[in-house]
Amino acid sequence: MKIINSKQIKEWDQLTIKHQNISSWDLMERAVLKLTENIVNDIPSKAPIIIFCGKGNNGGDGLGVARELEKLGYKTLIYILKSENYSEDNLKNQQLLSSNELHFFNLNEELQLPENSVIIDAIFGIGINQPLDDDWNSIFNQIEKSNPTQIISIDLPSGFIADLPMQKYFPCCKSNKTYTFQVPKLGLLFPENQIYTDEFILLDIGLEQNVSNEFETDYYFIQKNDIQKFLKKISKFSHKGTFGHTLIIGGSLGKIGSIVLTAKAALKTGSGLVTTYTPQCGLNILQTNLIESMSLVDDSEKQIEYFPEIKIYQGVAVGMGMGQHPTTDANFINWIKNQKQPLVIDADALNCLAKQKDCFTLIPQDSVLTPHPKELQRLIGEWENDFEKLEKVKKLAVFHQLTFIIKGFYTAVITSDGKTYFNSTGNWGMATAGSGDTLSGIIASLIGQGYNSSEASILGVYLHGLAGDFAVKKIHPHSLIASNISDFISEAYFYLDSNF
Ligand SMILES: NC(=O)C1=CN([C@@H]2O[C@H](COP(=O)(O)OP(=O)(O)OC[C@H]3O[C@@H](n4cnc5c(N)ncnc54)[C@H](OP(=O)(O)O)[C@@H]3O)[C@@H](O)[C@H]2O)[C@H](O)CC1
Ligand SMILES: [K+]
Repeated sequence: MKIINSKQIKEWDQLTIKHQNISSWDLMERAVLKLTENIVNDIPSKAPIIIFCGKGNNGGDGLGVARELEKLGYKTLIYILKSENYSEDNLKNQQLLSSNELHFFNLNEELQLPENSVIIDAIFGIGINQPLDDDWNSIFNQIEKSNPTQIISIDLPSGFIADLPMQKYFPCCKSNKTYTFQVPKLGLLFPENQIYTDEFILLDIGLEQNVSNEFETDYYFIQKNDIQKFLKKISKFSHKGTFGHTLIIGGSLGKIGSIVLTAKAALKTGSGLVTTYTPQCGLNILQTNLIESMSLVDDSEKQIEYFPEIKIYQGVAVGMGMGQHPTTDANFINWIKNQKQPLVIDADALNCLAKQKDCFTLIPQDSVLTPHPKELQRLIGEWENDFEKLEKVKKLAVFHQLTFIIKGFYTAVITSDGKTYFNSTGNWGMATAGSGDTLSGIIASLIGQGYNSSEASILGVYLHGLAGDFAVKKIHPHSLIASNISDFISEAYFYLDSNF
């Protein structure tokens, strides 16, 4: 699914109206019905409901929801911004409510807000492209101080600018949940913006799919149907050679577990063969814990000192648990600069590269880098905000023909053609030791199975998150450990095979 900007969404609105031969009112009514259908499930039956409405169409949505909730027997208190220029559909919605239900407010007003209410925030949506005036803080503070049980935003938390970096001092209504229409808004996917809404839920309001080609973008939100489009069909004549031979290089004394996790993930993802390359201390652990894998060992007991020949392997991951012994570091650099085939580069291999000047020139083209935030910072330096971080990484990805995976709640895959794919699967339980090792194993396995680096990264990140989502149906997120993720990769594949 494409992620487009606010201006493009407005154009999409207009094209939908034209192509589907409907009015803007009809479109708003669709939005209102979808919102109401969802919001009723959020509201405890007796909770007071306060709906804050602005003067544009976001306010129109809020007024429409108020009308629908009243039809269902809910009592609502409606506050609407006093204005001279309401949008047409906003006014029409006002007229459908009896005038004594509407409380018009000014920004400097003290409002009478009941405590413990559910607040629906429909003041601003995608219609703002610059920060709200500071005067708005008074209204947002009053909302917060009224101790609401929850705040539900329509389309965006009011004051949130979807396509530009938010600054902490911009006035904004912070909400628990945002129902956003049709497509995620870019800013909602950035970790630094999590303070504005705990979660967003997509509502499909039937914007015309046939015109979506018109909108150019470098950003995508990856869901099941996107993945299904490029999943390889398996031939009945397949044999273990078809599914590739994956090599996992890493481990050091006390950190062999990371290689067990990576290798297990590669096997569970479908590699025909998996071989590990560790220091000698890894041999017994691997042969005992993962009998399906084969082990090669370095001459050294505690850390890798010589790096292997990799030509016979179709997928290679390097760096997990590798440590940063000076000999390992030096030999890794000598080794990597002579490699030609794509690698999945993780953990200490990234830390080692970060110590080199112009480190990206040492990495074979089409490699995949999987840094967590600290590793990324070591590689690319500081960034002002998540927009800048993405831009920096994008430039490096294109210039050096690499794929970067920026891990986070919505993990982003930045490919060598400058596109960014945000992942939609995963949960907080997956923020656990070894989760990243598992991801590297999945991606190396997929490269081994013949996916290119971008496909393997997008699919790998999605599968990893999906396996985690299946895992937390059986295991509490607190108790989820990395090896559980691999145990549920099979469920993730079953889900992708299915058509529901
Ligand atoms: N396709 C869809 O997604 C649909 C969306 N719908 C809803 O409509 C809103 C967008 O409505 P719009 O009227 O364009 O915009 P807003 O309601 O968000 O806000 C517009 C008003 O805000 C004023 N404004 C703009 N910038 C500022 C600012 N910095 N400070 C204060 N006020 C600002 C603006 O006033 P002007 O006088 O400046 O014009 C507008 O009055 C979308 O988010 C959805 O909720 C449809 O319901 C269905 C289809
Ligand atoms: K809103």
